[in-house]
Amino acid sequence: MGDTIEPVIGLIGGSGLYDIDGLEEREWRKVGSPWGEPSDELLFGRLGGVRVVFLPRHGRGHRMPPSALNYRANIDAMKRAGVTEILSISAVGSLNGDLPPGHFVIVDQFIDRTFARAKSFFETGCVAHVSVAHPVCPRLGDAAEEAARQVGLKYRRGGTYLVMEGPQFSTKAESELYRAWGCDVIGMTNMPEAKLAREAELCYATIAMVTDFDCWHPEHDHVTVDAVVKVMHANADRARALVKTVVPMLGAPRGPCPAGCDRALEYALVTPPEQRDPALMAKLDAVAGRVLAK
Ligand SMILES: CSC[C@H]1O[C@H](OP(=O)(O)O)[C@H](O)[C@@H]1O
Ligand SMILES: Nc1ncnc2[nH]cnc12
Repeated sequence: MGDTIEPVIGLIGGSGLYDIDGLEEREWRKVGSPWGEPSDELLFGRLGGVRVVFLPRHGRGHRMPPSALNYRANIDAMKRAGVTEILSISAVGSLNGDLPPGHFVIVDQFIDRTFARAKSFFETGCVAHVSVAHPVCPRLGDAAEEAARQVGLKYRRGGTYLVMEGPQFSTKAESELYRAWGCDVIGMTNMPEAKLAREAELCYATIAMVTDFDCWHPEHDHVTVDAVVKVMHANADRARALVKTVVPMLGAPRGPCPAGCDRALEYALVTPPEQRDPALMAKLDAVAGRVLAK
């Protein structure tokens, strides 16, 4: 069938998630990228027969802080590895009294307050502007929601994730500002990851696990790494169950993404072919090969 693809599920594991249990045919493999070094080797395998590629975002051993991650290399390596959709699993602080630690949030919006990261694959030599009005793929969100329901998690569908630069946690004034903006959760990593996944025409969604109340809550201590890690460990089994449940749901052969994530670059390129920089074109072979070949 012309447009039918066999999905390969990319999993990006955040704080506390550095491996995937129960993976069949598992193998860590280095995947090179013209954008530099990904956070680690990629773990290839199958879950319930479905092909999975896992990347620990901070590297095994949590070696790299959010600002030092090479988000472009991570997404490019995933695309080169054949990944068709990415589920990010991330630890977040809560900015919303209705979302206490232990809850999961299937995020649908982001506010990007990061400022010290390369945010696009497109540079001088090839300009492109994709839409990130809806940065999360609803099809992946539906699957994450159904899996959360089946596993019996306390979860909320929808929520805005404020992405801060870090690595320090927020001041109280910042935390209150983000609450006034209507943000629900806060973390340091999902941007530019989500924007780059869109540029690479990969469906993307985030399952955020609330680990703390940041620093705004009058009845809770300010966030510490110790508190985050404790909640992560307490919830590890639930996070694992969620992954094991959601992957098989996404594994069936499918047609094009109804939301158009896999065609994001269709009308995004501004620079005409004769003005494009050949060196940059070579680096874009994986993420933009589909449109550059036209
Ligand atoms: C260890 S607490 C702060 C750390 O945790 C989150 O990481 P991730 O999104 O990869 O789960 C947060 O963004 C910070 O990087
Ligand atoms: N309160 C918080 N702020 C930023 N990133 C986090 N990750 C987990 N909790 C966090």
